[in-house]
Amino acid sequence: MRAAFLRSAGRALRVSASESCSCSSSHFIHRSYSTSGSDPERKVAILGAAGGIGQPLSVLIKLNPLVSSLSLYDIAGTPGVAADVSHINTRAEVAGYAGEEQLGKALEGADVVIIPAGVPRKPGMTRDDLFNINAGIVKSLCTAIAKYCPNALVNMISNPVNSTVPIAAEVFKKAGTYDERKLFGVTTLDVVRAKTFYAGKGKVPVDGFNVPVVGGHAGITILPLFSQATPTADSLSDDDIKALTKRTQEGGTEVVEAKAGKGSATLSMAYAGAVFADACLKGLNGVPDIVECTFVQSNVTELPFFASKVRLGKNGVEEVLGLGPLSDFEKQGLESLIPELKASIEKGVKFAQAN
Ligand SMILES: NC(=O)C1=CN([C@@H]2O[C@H](COP(=O)(O)OP(=O)(O)OC[C@H]3O[C@@H](n4cnc5c(N)ncnc54)[C@H](O)[C@@H]3O)[C@@H](O)[C@H]2O)C=CC1
Ligand SMILES: O=C([O-])CC(=O)C(=O)O
Repeated sequence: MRAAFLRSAGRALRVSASESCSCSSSHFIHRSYSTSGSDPERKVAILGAAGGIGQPLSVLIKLNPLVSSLSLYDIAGTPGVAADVSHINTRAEVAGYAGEEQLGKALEGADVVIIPAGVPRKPGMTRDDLFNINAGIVKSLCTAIAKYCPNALVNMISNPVNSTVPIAAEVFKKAGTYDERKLFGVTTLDVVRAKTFYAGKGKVPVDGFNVPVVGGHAGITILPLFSQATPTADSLSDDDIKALTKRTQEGGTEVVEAKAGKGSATLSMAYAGAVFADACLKGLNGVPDIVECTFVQSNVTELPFFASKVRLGKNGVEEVLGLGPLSDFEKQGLESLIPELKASIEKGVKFAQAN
């Protein structure tokens, strides 16, 4: 790996330019099932499993041959979801848990906990408008994770991710269980969108196409690095790249508006969440060179959390990779996103420290 330092807006950024990124290219659903028993036992818990994301995500995780136990938790509705999903003829044993008194059982022994619990946006709202409700939900769920499965990898989907991840980190620090290698903000949907939009516009095959998306998960904090796209679509102009960047940044809003009050992305998010969880499981199982973009504790910029390419391993984050060479447009985007992302991180930390 080549490491260098890039000066951008007066900041030193660590760069790993030659690192290849699988960035959610793992189509585990297309893989034939291994029921030989050679894969280790792995328990995945989904918190918010009866929701718009939770239900399709439960199906996709049930289809993953790396999962031996699937624990579905919500405040209500999980017995029905669990009974339904449990009829799918794959390896994972399914159990449903409802209500706070069953949360401990749902979490005990979990290797990976996925959190899509909380309220989604309606048209006209920002992700930050969800803070007041979702911050408390995330805080209470993370308090239980610290108690019942402190070693689990936590995949945070609940918005605003730019704040809920710092909240989780503070809760774990207070409980004495924080391990920065095990906490992830799920930004895979940004990568999924960037791939789809670029490949469509540039007329390159979407299968096998890669592009990193860095920063955070809200508006301009989402920064696709199309200059690092592979393969490159030569037909795309600078204006096309600007338009694709904006569309990726506003992909969530595009869905919120299309759903017209009935919530935000659920199906594409379930897919993205399943891809990211699969990468975490592969890392835990020792599969080499698993690299995904995700929002983690980071030294890549001056901010304490930042999304970039991350190599996953047996203990979660093995290595946070740098940004690589940026175009002038991307350097500007990076500079612009820092104040907003900083404020969202600080808001999360402040909330967790005060409550
Ligand atoms: N990271 C990302 O890229 C994305 C994040 N999201 C976020 O995911 C979250 C969930 O979205 P949807 O599934 O569409 O919402 P939803 O309202 O359909 O489902 C949320 C579920 O969480 C449950 N819940 C609420 N409080 C809970 C608690 N204390 N414990 C356990 N479960 C609880 C609800 O009962 C409900 O079943 C939202 O915050 C949304 O903004 C959505 C799309 C993409
Ligand atoms: O836009 C939202 O509120 C949900 C979300 O995070 C996304 O779809 O990227």
